[in-house]
Formats: sequence, structure tokens, C-alpha cells
Amino acid sequence: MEATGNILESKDINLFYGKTHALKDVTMGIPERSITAIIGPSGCGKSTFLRCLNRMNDLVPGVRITGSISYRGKNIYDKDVDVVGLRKSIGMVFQKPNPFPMSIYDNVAYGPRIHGIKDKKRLNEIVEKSLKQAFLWDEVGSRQQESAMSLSGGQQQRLCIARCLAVEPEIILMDEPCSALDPIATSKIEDLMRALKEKYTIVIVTHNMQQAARVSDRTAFFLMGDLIEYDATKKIFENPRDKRTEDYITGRFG
Ligand SMILES: Nc1ncnc2c1ncn2[C@@H]1O[C@H](COP(=O)(O)OP(=O)(O)OP(=O)(O)O)[C@@H](O)[C@H]1O
Repeated sequence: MEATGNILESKDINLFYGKTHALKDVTMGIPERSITAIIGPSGCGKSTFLRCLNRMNDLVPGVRITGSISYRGKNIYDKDVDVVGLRKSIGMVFQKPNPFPMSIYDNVAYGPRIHGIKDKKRLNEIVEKSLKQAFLWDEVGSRQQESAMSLSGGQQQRLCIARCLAVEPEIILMDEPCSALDPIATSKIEDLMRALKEKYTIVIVTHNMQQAARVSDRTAFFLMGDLIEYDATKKIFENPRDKRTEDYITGRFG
């Protein structure tokens, strides 16, 4: 690990969608094996920033990015970076559960197969381990050949997390992973996140401030593309430095 103790470091990131300046000089470090929450009003650049962390914005036409993001000390925007490998190490879970229309087993085995694992026994082990890690084994272990579409929304989201874990990432980016889920399914995902941070680094975008306060170690508050304040979650919620952070977390705007 680098001297800073951060697994990811963004430095002076600016991002433009055509003329829209969506991120402005964003500099922040993300500590390993912790949960970092990104909060802020709609359109402030939360998802854009999250997508910068594994170069998902490369897929958006007309995007221009300046600055750097180091992953274990290496700039992920360098020309020689293998983006497929990068996204294996830095996985992503989306707002709406998006299982593939195939069996539970095939969903989880999908990534390892793409990365060349063919041995049935090895795949079985990976699928079992990933389903267990995603707190899903007890519910679906005996019905792995059933369609993933038959699962509940919360189970589908945990399946998407299992699918992400199956390729052994180090970092998991979560873009409002609970916004389509009910409170019980949400609390299961939150329990899962707490367990996963023993081994993984999690960055979560959330509209739900209580969720940020409940699960994260550090919180970043964005406003119109600027990183306004970034600190220990307790500090952000109990004693923020910036008036704008205070106004947001107390519900005075946004
Ligand atoms: N693909 C795109 N093309 C053009 N502009 C975009 C694109 N994606 C986002 N933007 C713009 O960039 C800004 C930041 O958007 P972003 O989605 O990152 O915000 P957000 O904080 O995640 O919002 P929300 O909470 O509503 O999801 C907004 O002004 C948005 O309209």
C-alpha cells in the first residue's frame, strides 16, 4: 500500500460532459477496507465521481477528464492501463438490481468464465463462496439453477453483489444500491456492507443520509461538482465545518 494509506487517490479531477463542468478539482483519498459515502443533492456529481473511479465514464461519448486517480499509486488514466482488468479489481453495483436473464449460478459464474475459468469444480467453489459472502447462500443455495429473475429485488441486489465478488475485486463501487429496495432488504444490504469492509473497500453513493450515517466511515459532501467537505462520518453529521454541509444534512436544502 502507498504511504498515504489510501487505496484510491483522486487528484484535481475535472470532468466535462461537453460544456457541462460536472466535477471541479476534486481531490480526495479513499482509505482501504472502509466504507466511504458520497452524498449531495441531485445533479451534484456523485455518480459521475463514482464512475471516474473505475473509468466507467470512458463509455460516455463527449466526456473529457483531467487530473488523476491513483489506484495503489498508479494512475488509472495512464495510457497503458488495462481497463478490463481495472474493472475486475474495482467492481460496480448499480441502483437497480440488474441480474442477467439466466440462472442464479450462471450469473455468479459469468465473470470467472469470462476471465477464463472453465473447471466445473473450481466454478462451483467460486459460486458457493460468493453467494455465502453476499449473505445469499442460505436463501438460494439449493436453487442455483433457477432463474435469477425469480428472486426478490433485495435478493437480486445481493446476487449482483455476489456476481461482483466472484471476480475477486478489491474495491466495490455502489451507486445507490438500496434505492429500489424496501427497508428490510436495505438493512440486509447494509449488514452485508459492514461485513464486506473487513476485506474490501466500499464507496457508496447514497441519497439517504441516514444510510450514510449508519454505514460509512467517511463521508464526502458534493455540491454542484465541488467537493465541499470530506471527513469522518461522525464529524460530517455532528459537527460539519462548512455551513453548506450543515444546511444539507439538516435538510435545509436539497
Ligand atoms: N451522460 C451525461 N451526459 C451529459 N451530462 C451528464 C451525463 N451524466 C450526468 N450529466 C450531468 O452531470 C451533472 C452531474 O450528474 P450526476 O449524475 O453525476 O449527479 P448525481 O449527484 O449523481 O445526481 P443524482 O443524485 O440525481 O443521481 C449533472 O448536471 C448531469 O446533468
